[in-house]
Amino acid sequence: MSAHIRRATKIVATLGPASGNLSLLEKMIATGVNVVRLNFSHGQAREHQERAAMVREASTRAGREVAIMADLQGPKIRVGTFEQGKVLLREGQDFTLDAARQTPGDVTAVGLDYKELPHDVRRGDVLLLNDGLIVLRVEDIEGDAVHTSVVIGGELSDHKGINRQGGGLSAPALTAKDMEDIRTAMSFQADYVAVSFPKNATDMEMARQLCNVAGAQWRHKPGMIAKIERAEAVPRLQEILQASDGIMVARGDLAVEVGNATVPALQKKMIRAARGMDKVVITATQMMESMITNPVPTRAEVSDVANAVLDGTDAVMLSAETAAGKYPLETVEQVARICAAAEAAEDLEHDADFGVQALGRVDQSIAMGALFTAQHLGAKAIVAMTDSGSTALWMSRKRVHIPIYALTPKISTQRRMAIYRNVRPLLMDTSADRDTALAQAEVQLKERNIVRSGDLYAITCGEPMGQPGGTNMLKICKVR
Ligand SMILES: Nc1ncnc2c1ncn2[C@@H]1O[C@H](COP(=O)(O)OP(=O)(O)OP(=O)(O)O)[C@@H](O)[C@H]1O
Ligand SMILES: CC(=O)C(=O)O
Ligand SMILES: [K+]
Ligand SMILES: [Mg+2]
Repeated sequence: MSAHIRRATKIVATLGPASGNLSLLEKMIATGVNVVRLNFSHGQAREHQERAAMVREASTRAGREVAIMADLQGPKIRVGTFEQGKVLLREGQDFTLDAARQTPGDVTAVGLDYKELPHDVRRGDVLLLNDGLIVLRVEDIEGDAVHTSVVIGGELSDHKGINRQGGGLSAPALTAKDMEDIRTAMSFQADYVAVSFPKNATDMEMARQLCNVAGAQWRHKPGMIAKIERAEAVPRLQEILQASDGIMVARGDLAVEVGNATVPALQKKMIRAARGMDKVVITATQMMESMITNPVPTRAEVSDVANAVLDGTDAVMLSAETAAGKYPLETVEQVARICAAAEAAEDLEHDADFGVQALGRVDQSIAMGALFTAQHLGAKAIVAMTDSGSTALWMSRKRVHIPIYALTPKISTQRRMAIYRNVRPLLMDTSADRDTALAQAEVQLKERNIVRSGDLYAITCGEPMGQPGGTNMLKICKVR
């Protein structure tokens, strides 16, 4: 089973109707899912709460903690409904997007859920609907009505999304629904909140503040993930990264806004930028798309997952493959295998620069020192005793073949670290005494067959023990 394949890259799986039962969820976790995504674009608050409870239960049964990521719907601009649920648009015909329309649409016109659209677009703009499958050109704007001609036709159904080629639609980043969904996500202490369509650092700061306020009664502060999926976010990547704990390369909407040919290079750039700023990065959308209906992936999909791994992503994400597909478990199994094979073939010489980097902080120097020493001595494991998880995060920003074990007394930290590449989070008892803690750590490593008698490992901790912050000690141990 792939559960026993050594794998550093993490797997995010979206839950939905196809992954709704406890026993399947338990198997998915045992097979390799590290993070579960609840997509607030679909379903009711109650369903998400029930799913979250089921995830906690399944991970206990599987004996492995997973993180829960709540993905907000965000301000995706959508058409309203149609009389018949859908219409067929033909190339060359006229079609009107009418913000004032209250009645269901037909083949000539449809309402909008975002009333400002007529002010945001100009004649000549290209609008992409249903993830780019339908293309409209703006011919004229008249009051609340945007008159277009159909460039590429097709079936358009209720609530499909609208993007503008080149980006620039100005809907605010957090909707009233998002604010409500944040409260729901905090009620089950989601470990990560993914913000859809942020355009700058302010959007992320606002989302973080709302999460922290909503989570205050549980003293819970989730990690904030910025989904990079609009054109305006690309030139502001640095400031968005600064304000976030990580980013998602959200290739679905991003491709529609910037053009699909631009996305592969952007993916590489975004992964490099995130790692360089000590942030996490998820690569998402259509990674195993054909497995929604087929039991095996295409060659191109295998390459896509492997290439994301080689680019250095922390995690690869599955959407409809696990939420609504026929083969959720098989998909996870395939992804786990592809990741492991790509990692095993990876040449990491180029990333062994951690000995020469300028570091001003003691804790960061200790983290790099552990990597450097472990690499040179051929250690079996790098072990970080960590309260907040920062030491493990810093270590995991460098690519080494030695696994990092992060021991923490906090379950929230354990879950949060589930997404860090090459980090295996473990729970340990708190101990105020350093030598006791070190001895306990070694017992745990031996019990889990991570190290055996004679093996070397590097371990870091902070003194005084039992207090957050201040990793200042590195010890090289030989297992007795
Ligand atoms: N909780 C759910 N309930 C019902 N269907 C779901 C659920 N989650 C996902 N799905 C189905 O799986 C498909 C793909 O999942 P995914 O999370 O990528 O949705 P999406 O609509 O593309 O997301 P977004 O709105 O964020 O762009 C969805 O279009 C939907 O049909
Ligand atoms: C995941 C997502 O939202 C996207 O790819 O657009
Ligand atoms: K979403
Ligand atoms: Mg999206």
